[in-house]
Amino acid sequence: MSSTTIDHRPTGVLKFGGSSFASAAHYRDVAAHISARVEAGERLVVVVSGMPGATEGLREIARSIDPGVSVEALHGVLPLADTIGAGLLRIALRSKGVDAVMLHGDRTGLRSDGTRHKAATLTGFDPGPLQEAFTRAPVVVLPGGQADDGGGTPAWLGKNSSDLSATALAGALGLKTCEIYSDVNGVYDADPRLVPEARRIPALSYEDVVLLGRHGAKVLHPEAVRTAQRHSVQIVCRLNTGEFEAGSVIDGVGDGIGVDAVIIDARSVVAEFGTSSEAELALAALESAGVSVSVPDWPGRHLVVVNGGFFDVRRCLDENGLTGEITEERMVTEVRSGHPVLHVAPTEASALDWGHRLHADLRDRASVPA
Ligand SMILES: Nc1ncnc2c1ncn2[C@@H]1O[C@H](COP(=O)(O)OP(=O)(O)O)[C@@H](O)[C@H]1O
Ligand SMILES: N[C@@H](CC(=O)OP(=O)(O)O)C(=O)O
Repeated sequence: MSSTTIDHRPTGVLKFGGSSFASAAHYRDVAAHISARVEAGERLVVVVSGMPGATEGLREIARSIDPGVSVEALHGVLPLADTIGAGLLRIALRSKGVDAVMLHGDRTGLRSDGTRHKAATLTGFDPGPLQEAFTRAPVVVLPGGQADDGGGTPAWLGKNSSDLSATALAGALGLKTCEIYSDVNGVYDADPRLVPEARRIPALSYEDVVLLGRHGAKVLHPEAVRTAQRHSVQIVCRLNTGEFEAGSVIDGVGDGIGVDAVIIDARSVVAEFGTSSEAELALAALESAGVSVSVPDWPGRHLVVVNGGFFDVRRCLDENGLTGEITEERMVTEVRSGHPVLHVAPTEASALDWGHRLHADLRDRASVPA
């Protein structure tokens, strides 16, 4: 995608994750923050996710109607959560007296290849819709995670892809930063919901954050980070409430240094195969489905792990004629100076214990002077 200058040039791209919209009060707080920025003279693109659990709620309903529902059919349903979210934020903005235009998923200017058997891939950007919208209002709200499929219908960019919409738009608009708002003000050295002792990492490289995401840290969408990297867009993580304080910053500055962190991937799916050749076939099938996969080294076992969850591994294996067994195991990844060390814990509970121990070790190492 090339950078594009448009009239009434936007001054910022702000993405609010689903955790920003847990209640009506949250919508009002976010609208107040945007209102203050507009009063200060800014013109903002606001990328919106659905309310917490909304996307997964839709998936559950679809599955209760048809347990074998196809990914293609889900493309028509899951993005609606974010579309509703954008509409609700626009209502909150209007109630604060802020003029805002809403663009639907096929009118954001983001173009995709229209793939529907897995997440669609972004292919380009048309500045027209945003350009026109900014002639009418200083704020444009749009749903994350979707792009025109080439035929005037939104295609889904996959789970957690609102981040991707935001960094892609910031890059295409030639902005230097992209603000990502969530219930944590940054990237921590472990999930702070699971490890209360986790510490925020003030500055990270794109490589660090891609690595964390690929091993199951649900913090930023890896392709969103790659897209920011391609456009040299700095990602600024901000809290989605209170003073909306800024936290971690992600850019190319720290490349090559490498973080220390622990990832407890409670949603990981560990599949075991009878032979190494079957495991290799599974790896290829899962990779072509577009999910993050890792291969732990365990002598005598043939394991393939899908990180991050939200993917029907059994179905993918069945469709490819593979008979692997899905185990109860979970993945814990220790990242040391940017290098992942993979551990497979017997259960989710033991993964949590193991993750806490690894994080305590990490803290001990950090407190010992070099
Ligand atoms: N290393 C990490 N640093 C920060 N947050 C993390 C990390 N790993 C996992 N998370 C989780 O990511 C959550 C934010 O992502 P998410 O729930 O998708 O929020 P949003 O809906 O705002 O996008 C945090 O609440 C936290 O539990
Ligand atoms: N509908 C998307 C939106 C998204 O990216 O969510 P969040 O920004 O809350 O992670 C999803 O749940 O996949």
